[in-house]
Amino acid sequence: MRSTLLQQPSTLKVQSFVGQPKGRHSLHPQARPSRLQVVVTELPLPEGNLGLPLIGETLQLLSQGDTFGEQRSAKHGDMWKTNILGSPTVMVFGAAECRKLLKEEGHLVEVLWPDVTAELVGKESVNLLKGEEHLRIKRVLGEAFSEESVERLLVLLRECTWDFCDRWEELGSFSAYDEGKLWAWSVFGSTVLGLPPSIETGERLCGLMDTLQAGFQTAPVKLPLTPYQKAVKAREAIADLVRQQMQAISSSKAAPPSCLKFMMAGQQLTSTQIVDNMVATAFGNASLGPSAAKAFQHLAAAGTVKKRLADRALRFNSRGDSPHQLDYVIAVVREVLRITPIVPALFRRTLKDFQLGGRLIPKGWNVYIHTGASVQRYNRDTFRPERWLEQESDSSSSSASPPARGVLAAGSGGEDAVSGRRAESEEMGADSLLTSRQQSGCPGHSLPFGLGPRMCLGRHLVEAALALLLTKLVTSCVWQMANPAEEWSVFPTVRPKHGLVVQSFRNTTRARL
Ligand code: HEM
Repeated sequence: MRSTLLQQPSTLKVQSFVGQPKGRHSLHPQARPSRLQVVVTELPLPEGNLGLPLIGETLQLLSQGDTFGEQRSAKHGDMWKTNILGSPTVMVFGAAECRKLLKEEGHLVEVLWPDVTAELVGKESVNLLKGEEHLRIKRVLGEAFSEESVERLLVLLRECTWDFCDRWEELGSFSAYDEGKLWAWSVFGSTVLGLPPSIETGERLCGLMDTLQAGFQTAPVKLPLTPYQKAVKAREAIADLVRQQMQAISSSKAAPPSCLKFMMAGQQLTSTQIVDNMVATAFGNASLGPSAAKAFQHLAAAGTVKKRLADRALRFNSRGDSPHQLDYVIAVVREVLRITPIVPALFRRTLKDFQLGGRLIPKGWNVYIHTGASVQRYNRDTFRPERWLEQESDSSSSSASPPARGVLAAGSGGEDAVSGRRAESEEMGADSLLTSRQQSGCPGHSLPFGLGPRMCLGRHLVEAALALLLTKLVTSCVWQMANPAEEWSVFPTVRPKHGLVVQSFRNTTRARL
């Protein structure tokens, strides 16, 4: 199979039929086609190189790291082919092409996960499900993670964030990357699993998830003390924690609100489905911590953004302005998610031969859909939240949805939850957060949560958590960053090169209102 794919010629012939035979007995002579019209189109494969037989360009990828994609994009543009990690692969960067592929999940492409996913996440996790069953389970999960559900978790979210600001003051100096991760796991423990908010919970989940994720980067050898065996054990420990929480929720009506509790209330999932999908959400949550680190970095680097954000948030608190005043908070959240996306590419396998951007994409190839700024733009991008407001005003006369604000409004300094609802026409698989005009028009197009049937389940939780963190950091904390211009690596994972050190952190408002 692999060698057949490697032998693909540089162009393939695709037959498309123009016009159909109308049948023998047509009375009108002109309506009777004398022959089947067959147009044979020769489409070229994307530019690029499949490299050596079998290993392709894998060695170059490993040795060149971040510059592997950079060089090829400079040479071949927004779409090119390569052969890495045992498969011929097409790298796609263009906005329209990325969107098309994500929307055509199940038709042109399908999600691609390594075999170990069944053991490390769960056979019944939404990641592995396909077609109708995927949509059914995703809908059920979607209710537990909806914007309304997240609004019920705001008090917990705020509690976690305030605890961490106290902790950061005690530490004084810390790595925003490491602490962002702990904060994200503490948020996950309390809002998703219903555990008491605590830094210890964050530390425990963070350790388990680091061990579990390492299982994806190692040979699946289940011998004592191998990284894979440790990953399997970490997965079991998380599953046990979920089961304990399920037990606690079923035996106490007073259990605090959590996504797990909302999910159980629906009574539509078996215990295995719940456990597997809680592990799946833990995998998703791994992107929240690094996003928090980006929030620190870009606030530190862009003093005007920090000031404007603080001004908006404080004005809202003191005067009770309309939630529209918070558009700037939303714009900053979107910009944090846009820049240096933590999930830089989504992986798919093609289900058939098809045409994309005038090129033939053959069946059975892997496709990396680069949903964020393309790799060569990392570290050279500009953090400018205003771009979202320009998009807003550009589209204000159109039927574009108003910005997300219900959950975010409540994040302004953590005061009253404002129950403004986002008038989103969001269905499973439809665009959320941004109107299509915003998405296509945003310079350096941004799909931080993906698109289509596989779109991120945790997006409302992420928006709310980041909005709370951002507003707390600018309204009642004083701090600076050792090197706000620190660069991020992209390969093998997206992370800051030196951990993003925050210095002299002070929490000036310790009162909890
Ligand atoms: C900043 C944080 C996050 C980012 C950037 C992010 C990004 C994404 C993206 C791009 C996808 C689409 C994957 C694909 O199409 O193959 C996705 C899927 C998913 N995310 Fe997130 N995510 C984040 C946080 C979360 C959180 C907090 C949760 C849950 C609590 C979560 C749960 C999921 C799940 C379960 C899926 C799989 C959906 C499916 O296959 O249908 N994510 N996420």
